[in-house]
Amino acid sequence: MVKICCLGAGYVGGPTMAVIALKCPDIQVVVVDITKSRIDAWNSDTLPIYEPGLDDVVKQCRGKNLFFSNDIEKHVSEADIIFVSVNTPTKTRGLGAGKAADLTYWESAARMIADVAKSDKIVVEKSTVPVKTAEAIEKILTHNSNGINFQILSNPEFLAEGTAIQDLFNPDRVLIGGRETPEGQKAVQTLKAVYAHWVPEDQILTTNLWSAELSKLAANAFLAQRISSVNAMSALCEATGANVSEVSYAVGKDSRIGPKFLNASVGFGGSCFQKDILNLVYICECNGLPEVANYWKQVIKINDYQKSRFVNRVVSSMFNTVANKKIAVLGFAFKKDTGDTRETPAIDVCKGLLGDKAKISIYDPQVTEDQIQRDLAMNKFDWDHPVHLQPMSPTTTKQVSVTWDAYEATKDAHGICILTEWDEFKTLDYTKIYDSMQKPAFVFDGRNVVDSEKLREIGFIVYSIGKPLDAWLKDMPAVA
Ligand SMILES: NC(=O)C1=CN([C@@H]2O[C@H](COP(=O)(O)OP(=O)(O)OC[C@H]3O[C@@H](n4cnc5c(N)ncnc54)[C@H](O)[C@@H]3O)[C@@H](O)[C@H]2O)C=CC1
Ligand SMILES: O=C(O)[C@H]1O[C@H](OP(=O)(O)OP(=O)(O)OC[C@H]2O[C@@H](n3ccc(=O)[nH]c3=O)[C@H](O)[C@@H]2O)[C@H](O)[C@@H](O)[C@@H]1O
Repeated sequence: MVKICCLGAGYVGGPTMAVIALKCPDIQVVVVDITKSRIDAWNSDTLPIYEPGLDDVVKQCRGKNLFFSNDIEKHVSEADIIFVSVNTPTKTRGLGAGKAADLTYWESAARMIADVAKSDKIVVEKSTVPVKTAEAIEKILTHNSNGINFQILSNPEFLAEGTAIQDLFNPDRVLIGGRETPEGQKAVQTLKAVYAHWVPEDQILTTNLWSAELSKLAANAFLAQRISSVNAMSALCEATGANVSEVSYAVGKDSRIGPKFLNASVGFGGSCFQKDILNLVYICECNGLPEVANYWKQVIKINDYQKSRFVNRVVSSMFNTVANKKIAVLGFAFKKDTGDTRETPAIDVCKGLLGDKAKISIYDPQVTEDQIQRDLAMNKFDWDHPVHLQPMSPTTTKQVSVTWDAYEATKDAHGICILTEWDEFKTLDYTKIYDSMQKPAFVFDGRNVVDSEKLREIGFIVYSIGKPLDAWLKDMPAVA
């Protein structure tokens, strides 16, 4: 029986390995992690991450050919194929701080593999890494190898949170990069055979190592660039009276452009887009390509602009101050159908409103108070380290309250900010909410989820990203 071990039981390692176990009953899969609480949760009835469909998959194979363990060395030494799906955060200190990927976790994983391996291994990069990382990993492994043969493959993951299981069941493509030597190509075929259990062969692409590594960074950069493009248009729509939904629809009807990923928003979030683009920018700079670096940097600048533009709209609409006003925040996760808050635009928006002394009441169906308080207290990029290594928040932000009820969050509020596109926000009883709020009552829809005309009929003053402005908002400066 082929044995797979995956280092890192996170948003990628957990779901990816669960689906491999489900689709490949002839393979034994063990997921290991340095964080004990994560492994305990994977072995319990309450999995450590919320992902539609994941519970079912885990329940079908856990204890049969899918295992979660803290006994890292044992399972690494027994495995034929080792996936490495550990954190690759942005460096916060030293060379490349604020841009380069911090490969500390990757390097320590590679050194540990070299230490404990007693037989030949295929080591698979599943984490998103800078191009040429495989070369560095290869050096670490071979210099410490005791004669054991290691083949390094790059097999980047393209799943999106909230749809991870569907994405893994039906991937647009699986990408495998390997060395162009006979041993490298043999390793590529071994990994290909795993995916071929359920992915059609013509959707399994094989390339050289550097193309696979760079394709992952390029794919995320292209996706984020679409959002920044449509968000840049949303600012122009507001200035001209055009409607960004109509513009996106018309643009997306061009088959060369396509309709997906053109929703204007308060800004993109998530653990990867910003981190991976910064990493790309750094690689370009290191390769003497400042023009290329600046091109991609602009995607992040527009994203930051979109978040501060939103905060400015809120403050300027409410008589240029939100001091001591209750602002309800609906949605804190970086997108719907996940409890993940890493780099969520809600953090920047809340910090912006707190900077203007607002009192904030937050409701998100999947995010706990503890998580929100930690997010608001943490420094940039600290969230991307293993949970037990993250700084604990020493104090909670007193002006922030968190509730499990949208109606409680909005009661007595002066304004509502919708920051995540949860479906349930479409069907709230907005008349009831309006009646319980201070007047004039404002809704700032950062995701274009509510029916703004209906809300205006109720009496709300409504701001929707990229949509024609209320007369009220037209008179207020959008940029502070
Ligand atoms: N979250 C996502 O949707 C996607 C993430 N990625 C990439 O996958 C990688 C992992 O991301 P996530 O799963 O989101 O992160 P995560 O933080 O959820 O999981 C990483 C896990 O690795 C563990 N870990 C760290 N060092 C370890 C070591 N030496 N041995 C064993 N376990 C170790 C941590 O404790 C943590 O549980 C990153 O490079 C990310 O860019 C790629 C595609 C999608
Ligand atoms: O490398 C990664 O981590 C992953 O990053 C993204 O997946 P994810 O961040 O989970 O979620 P997305 O659906 O891409 O959304 C990212 C952010 O963009 C926002 N978004 C998305 C689409 C859109 O049209 N508008 C928009 O503002 C979302 O609300 C969210 O905040 C990519 O879609 C995945 O292919 C990739 O594997």
